[in-house]
Amino acid sequence: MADFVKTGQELEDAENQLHETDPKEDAWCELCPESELNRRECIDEGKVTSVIEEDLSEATIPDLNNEKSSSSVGTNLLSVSLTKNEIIPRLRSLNVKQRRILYKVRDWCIQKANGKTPKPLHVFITGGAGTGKSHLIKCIQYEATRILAQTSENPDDLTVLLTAPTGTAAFNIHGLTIHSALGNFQITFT
Ligand SMILES: Nc1ncnc2c1ncn2[C@@H]1O[C@H](COP(=O)(O)OP(=O)(O)OP(=O)(O)O)[C@@H](O)[C@H]1O
Repeated sequence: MADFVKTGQELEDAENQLHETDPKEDAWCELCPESELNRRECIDEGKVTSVIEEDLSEATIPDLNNEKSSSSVGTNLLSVSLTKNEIIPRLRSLNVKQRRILYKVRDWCIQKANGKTPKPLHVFITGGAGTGKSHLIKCIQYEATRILAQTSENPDDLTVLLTAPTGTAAFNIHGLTIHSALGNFQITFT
């Protein structure tokens, strides 16, 4: 009985510690990213019901409507270009090199979302034509937006902005040219 009580206290301490650290979902992502991808896929397929997802139905979020945002940034840029159903297979398809970069950016975003001030992250992604740069960038955009949205009080705030030097490059990633982005928008860096 004494052992049981002691174990119970340890469990309670561990649970308290868990609540004081990272959000559960992202903690799982860090511990076992493969499983997290599978879990999300199962949720999509309806095999697992997620209480969190149910709570986020439109009915429980009064602000979730089709009205135009009051934000100074155009609403067409606020939504991630891919839906969850589209992104899951993409995330699963990433090869080892692509995943390594995605996780590095995710890790940075998670630190930021947890109120830490990580050093600015500069990642140079290069490769020949058709090697998967845009494919990876779309995955990064989705994950970064999903995580960084937690840092903003207004869900319509733009947290991830995709830019490219040329119109064609910007079009390929559903982003803006750098010129257009800096010319049209007031961007606050935090
Ligand atoms: N890991 C992957 N698994 C499956 N398909 C992939 C993967 N990476 C890239 N692709 C696919 O390969 C094709 C080319 O990828 P992508 O357009 O991202 O290349 P890119 O390096 O951006 O090319 P470019 O430099 O010509 O713009 C796309 O159809 C993309 O969906």
